[in-house]
Amino acid sequence: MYSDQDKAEILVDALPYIQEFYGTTVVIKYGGNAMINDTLKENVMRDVALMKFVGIRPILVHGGGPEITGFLKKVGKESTFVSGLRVTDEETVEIAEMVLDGKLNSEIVGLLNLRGVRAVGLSGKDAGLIKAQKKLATVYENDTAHQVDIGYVGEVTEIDTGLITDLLDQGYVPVVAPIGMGAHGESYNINADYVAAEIAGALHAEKLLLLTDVEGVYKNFADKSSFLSQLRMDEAREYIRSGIIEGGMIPKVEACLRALEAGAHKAHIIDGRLAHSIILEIFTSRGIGTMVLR
Ligand SMILES: NC(=[NH2+])NCCC[C@H](N)C(=O)O
Repeated sequence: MYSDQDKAEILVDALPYIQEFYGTTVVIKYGGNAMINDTLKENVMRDVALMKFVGIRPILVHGGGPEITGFLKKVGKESTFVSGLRVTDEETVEIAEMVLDGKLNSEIVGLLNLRGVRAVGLSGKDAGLIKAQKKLATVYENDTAHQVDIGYVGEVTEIDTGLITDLLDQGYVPVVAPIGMGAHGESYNINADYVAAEIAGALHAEKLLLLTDVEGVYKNFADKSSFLSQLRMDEAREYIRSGIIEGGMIPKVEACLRALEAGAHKAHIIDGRLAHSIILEIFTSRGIGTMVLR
C-alpha cells in the first residue's frame, strides 16, 4: 500500500498537468467494456468527476452497440451487418434512439450526478447539435467497391457547438447520445467515435480521448514491445496506407485524425478495460495509451 507521503507525491507529480489542462476542454468517447462492466463504469464516473473538479471541461459521448443489439433481440429483431455497419430500418433506428437516449444516456447522467457532477444529457437533436446525412456502406465484390443503402446509419455533416459551449461555461458536463438529425427531421444512428471526433474538432478541444477495448496502437500486434506510445498524423496515415494499422484499429485512428484535422490539439486511444486509464493518460508524462499529434 501507499504511505501518505507517497500519496502526496503522486498528487504533486500531477501538478504540471493539472496546471496545463486547467480550463481546457476534453471530449471522451465512452464505450466498450468500460460501459458494460459495473466496476469500470464506476471508475470512469470518478475519473470524470476528478477531471471536472480540477478544472477540466469534460464532455462525454457514449456508444451503445451491444445494448441496442440486446434490445432488438428482445423485441424479436435480429441485426444484420454490412461491412460492420448495422442495417437500420425505421423501426431499428427508433429502438436505437430509445436505448441510446432514453436508457443509456440518462443512466450515465444519473451516475455522474450521484458523484456531484452536474451532468446534462443531450442527443444530437438538441439545439441542432448534430446534423447528419445517410451514410452508405462500402461493399467489395470481386475487387470492385460499391455503395449500399443500409438505412438510417448516418454521418455528421455539421456540429453546432452553441449549446455545449453554454453548458460548459455554466459548469455543466454534457453527455451526448450519438443520434444525428437529418434535413427532414429524421434520426440517424452514428458511430460514437466519429461523433466524439467531430465535436472535439469543432470545439478545438485540448483532447479527444477514445476509450477502447485495446491498449492502443502496435506497429506489430504480435510483438508487445512495438507499442506506439506516440504517433504523428503523417505516420498514422502512412501506417494505414501500408497496412501496419489494420482492422478495427483503422476507424479508431481515422477518428483521431479527423479530430486533429478539424481542430483538436491531441487525440488519445486508451484502454477502457484498465481501471483509471483516463487519469493515467492525462496526469502522467508517459501516459498509457497511444497519443496522436500533429
Ligand atoms: N501515450 C502517451 N504518450 N501519453 C502521454 C500523455 C502526456 C500528457 N499527460 C498529456 O495528456 O498530454
